Amino acid sequence: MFPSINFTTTKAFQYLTDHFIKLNEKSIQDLFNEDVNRFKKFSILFEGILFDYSKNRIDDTTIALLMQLARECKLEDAISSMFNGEKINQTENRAVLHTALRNSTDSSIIVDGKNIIPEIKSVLDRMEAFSNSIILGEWKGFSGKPIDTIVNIGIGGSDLGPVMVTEALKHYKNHLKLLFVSNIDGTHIVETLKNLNPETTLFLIASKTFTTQETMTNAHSARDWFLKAGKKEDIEKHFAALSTNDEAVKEFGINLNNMFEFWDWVGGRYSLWSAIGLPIMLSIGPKNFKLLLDGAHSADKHFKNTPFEQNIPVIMALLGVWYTNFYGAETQAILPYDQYLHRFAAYFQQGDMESNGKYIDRNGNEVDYETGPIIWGEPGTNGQHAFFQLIHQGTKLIPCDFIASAISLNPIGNHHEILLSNFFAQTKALMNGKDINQVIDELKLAGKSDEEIKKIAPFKVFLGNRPTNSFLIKKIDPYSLGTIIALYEHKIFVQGIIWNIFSFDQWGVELGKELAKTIQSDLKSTEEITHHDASTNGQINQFKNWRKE
Ligand SMILES: O=P(O)(O)OC[C@H]1O[C@H](O)[C@H](O)[C@@H](O)[C@@H]1O
Repeated sequence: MFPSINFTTTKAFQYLTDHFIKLNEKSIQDLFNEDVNRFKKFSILFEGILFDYSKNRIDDTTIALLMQLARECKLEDAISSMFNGEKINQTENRAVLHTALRNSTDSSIIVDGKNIIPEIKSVLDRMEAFSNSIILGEWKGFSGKPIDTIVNIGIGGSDLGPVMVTEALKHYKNHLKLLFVSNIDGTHIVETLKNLNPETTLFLIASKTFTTQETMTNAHSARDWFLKAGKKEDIEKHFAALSTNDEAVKEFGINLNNMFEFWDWVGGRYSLWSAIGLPIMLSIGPKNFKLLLDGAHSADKHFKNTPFEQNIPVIMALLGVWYTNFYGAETQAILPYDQYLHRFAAYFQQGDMESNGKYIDRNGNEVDYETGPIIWGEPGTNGQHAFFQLIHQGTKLIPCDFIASAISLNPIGNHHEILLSNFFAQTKALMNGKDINQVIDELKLAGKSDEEIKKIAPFKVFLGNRPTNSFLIKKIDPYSLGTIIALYEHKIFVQGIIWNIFSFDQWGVELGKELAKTIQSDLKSTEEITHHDASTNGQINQFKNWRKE
């Protein structure tokens, strides 16, 4: 196991602190002017993905010191520990092996004395046979009709991954209608089930634990809905489970032949590669699903085997550390200029924030530095007309990732050229800005008087020097999507190592869940509630009063 190191005590951190002050005398634009090779130096072409990180506040020294920081934090050892199946998720005593799920080679990975590769392959084979029989219409519902609608019931990692990927790969989808229910709000399931035919609907109950309150409540409501048309013995034709908990699956009444299992070494927010990916496989077919896995595996190999200086996730992660811990950036925006990727930022909101939203280090002590950033974002160009104002002229530093594809899957008119010219324009504008002289010249050209110019000019100045990464993907397909997702996953891992926190647990979501259970009984009682704080009591009592009327 790799050691626990406070990165702020490393030599590299001290050097970076001095370097930070010096570097700040220059803008990104200055750095481009100084170095004709900057783009070549600070960009990587990996298969069908161009990663350009040259528009960042970095120079050769920054990169060298950041790499030294990673080495002093023993990142190399940490990477080996993860891939080898050591129990690096120490607070849950689990290995972290989502990478094994996409490893189709004949290597063996041992967990608790057992090679896990054959199990992975066997579940994948069962998923494939099941998906094919549904897609080909061989699997029949209780009245003998083929399935035409899939409803996935899950939440968090058992929802966001499949939602994001099936949206991203909609272009490759087959005839099956795919719906997702996650929210406990009854509206979600009621609206989803409206107009569905129970004879041709298949429910996938997706839950690693099979105890999650929202998912189990929705699953019971789905079963009640189904039983209005079908009989109990028909359930096996219409319900399948994706889970690690076979006891609970059995108890719910799902035939274990319809259970697709995964294992505790698959984190919820890293589970789309496991049986949780069944809705993806149903939507795009087994062949495409395997390409998704292959794309991710290729990113895994890149991450594991490439020197840090050329290693995309390592660079992404260290740039994030640079902005978080030296510039005080609190958020990071992910901005896909691709409608298919419209849930990409939402997906990594869980991936990143649930992984690195921690304030206790690996020794159990409170950290005295910042950890995981707030992740947010929406697709471009929509964002440009909504929140980009603040990125360009606000007081906060927001490092942004821009993502786009070169080849459109829906070439119509000149849409794609317009989209991509906006993509290229934004990172250029964020870097260069517009200085006061340019503004004055423009206003003069527009025939404004000196007085008018004096009044309006300051508002039109853009300071620039806003950092961005760009990912230009040749084409969005299952393989390239798998690759880009895995690159982001590994970025999160690297940052967790540098910040010396446990990235694979999520204790922070428990407190609210526990309290909700006690409050649920308060809502049932007819008594006035007085045992909480005044605010919580006040809200609960008002809620109950309104419902009495
Ligand atoms: O798959 P499940 O066991 O139902 O868990 C679903 C989700 O709920 C939890 O609250 C965790 O915060 C998530 O990491 C998890 O993905």
